[in-house]
Amino acid sequence: MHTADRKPLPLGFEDFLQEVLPTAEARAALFEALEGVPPTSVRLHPQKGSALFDSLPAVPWCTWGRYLSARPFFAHDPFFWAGAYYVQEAASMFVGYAAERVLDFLRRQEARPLTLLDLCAAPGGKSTHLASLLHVGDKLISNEIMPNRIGVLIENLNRWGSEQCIITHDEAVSFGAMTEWVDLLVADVPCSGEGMFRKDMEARERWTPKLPLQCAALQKEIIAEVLPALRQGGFLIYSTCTFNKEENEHNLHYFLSEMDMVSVPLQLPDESGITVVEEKTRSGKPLYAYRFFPHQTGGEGFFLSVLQKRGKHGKSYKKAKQKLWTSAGKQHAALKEEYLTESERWQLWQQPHEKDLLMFTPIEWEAAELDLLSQHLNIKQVGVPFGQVLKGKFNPHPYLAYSPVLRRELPAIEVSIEDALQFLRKQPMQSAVMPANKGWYVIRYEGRNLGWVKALGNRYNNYYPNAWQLRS
Ligand SMILES: C[S@@+](CC[C@H](N)C(=O)[O-])C[C@H]1O[C@@H](n2cnc3c(N)ncnc32)[C@H](O)[C@@H]1O
Repeated sequence: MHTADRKPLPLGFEDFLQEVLPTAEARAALFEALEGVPPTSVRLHPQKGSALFDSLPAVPWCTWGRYLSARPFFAHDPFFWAGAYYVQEAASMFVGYAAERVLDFLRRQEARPLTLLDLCAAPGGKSTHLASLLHVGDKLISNEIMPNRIGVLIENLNRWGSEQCIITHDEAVSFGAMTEWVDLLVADVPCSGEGMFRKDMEARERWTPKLPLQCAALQKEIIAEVLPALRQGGFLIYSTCTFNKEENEHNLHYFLSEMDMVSVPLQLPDESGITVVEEKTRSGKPLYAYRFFPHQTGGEGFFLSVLQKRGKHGKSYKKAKQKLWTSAGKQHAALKEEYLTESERWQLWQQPHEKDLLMFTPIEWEAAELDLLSQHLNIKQVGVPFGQVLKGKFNPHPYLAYSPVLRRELPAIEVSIEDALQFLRKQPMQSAVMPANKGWYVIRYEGRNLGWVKALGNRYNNYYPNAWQLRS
């Protein structure tokens, strides 16, 4: 960023900061860091990202996190478009660190698939991370309320290839209307964004001294509305990317005293530079939280705390009024076998309002549960779109190409970087040799799938999604 494009820190910000950084030296160190260059970091896909950025330093709290030495032009890297990594600010990867520990704990308590809800999910940083932590049969509900942000969430989750994900577009209250069904709730709530002041000048311009209080009120409302959805004994990971106490400690005090919750400490990685917050509520309950300052940790400003729900909301479970979800497994067993590895782990479904579109999910998922979720929630996608059988012929869905469980043995064309970018631009590929045999081929760059083409003999059709077309 040019110096001329930088904006001054907003007036009144330092007053809020005094509560969390009481000494002038500490605040000066933070202000200096906020005028510096933000580190660039990526998080690798566990399968598709293997062997990428191997020699680069790891993010201390994320096995898959890497710091890059400079910010590349990601748009010209086919691995980026293949979902081999996600460009994510390093401190945010701490959500995955906390989630991994909570999930381990829950799995030791009960051997059953778990349900995760990422309530404020767009553009998908935390959801793609959570998707990498799922075990057999687990379910991640990834939700975004804003109409202008739901599209990017759908795109990012599909590039990542998340077979165990349900994407919804709803308000917190719709989730809370069904009680006691979520094991881990991640609320990466909308906030005043002070932690982004180094890299996002708009965050500096948006901030006013009233904003932290307004955000704190909204955050309380969101948590109160969604909390009935969390099971008794389930966990809430609450996070913000802001420093002030209003949206962080003060809200936690409120949750601990007004909602039947307890705070849970985390063991930290060595020499991480993370600031530990330890306080007591008025009634003597301990409160633990973790704050990331850009002058002390490799990342932007961030705050996180883990709470466990002790209380119980009455069960609201009822059978769904309508049967919407129908398994399509039997009639399409051969297709499933042809396209998916470990095909016995997956089941095909007919999309309720588009019967010829097939989706696939883990085999453990039940129609009755999908029916109930469909009744209460505005569902955008369940599992991975698989494809359509039209006039007896199967057309794979464009998103299927990104699934790590798509069979590697399917016909594929390995392309050069130039052709990979041409494919992503939906422009003619220069040197790729189209096979003589007609049919569907995966376009692959250095082993990573980019999408489908249909070879027609002397030409081919490019099935890369129009909406994703690379414009640069
Ligand atoms: C900090 S961002 C989430 C970032 C995301 N978790 C990620 O890692 O990519 C907060 C999100 O909350 C959404 N949001 C705004 N108002 C909300 C509300 N009232 N209830 C739920 N979510 C809301 C915003 O649209 C935004 O996508």
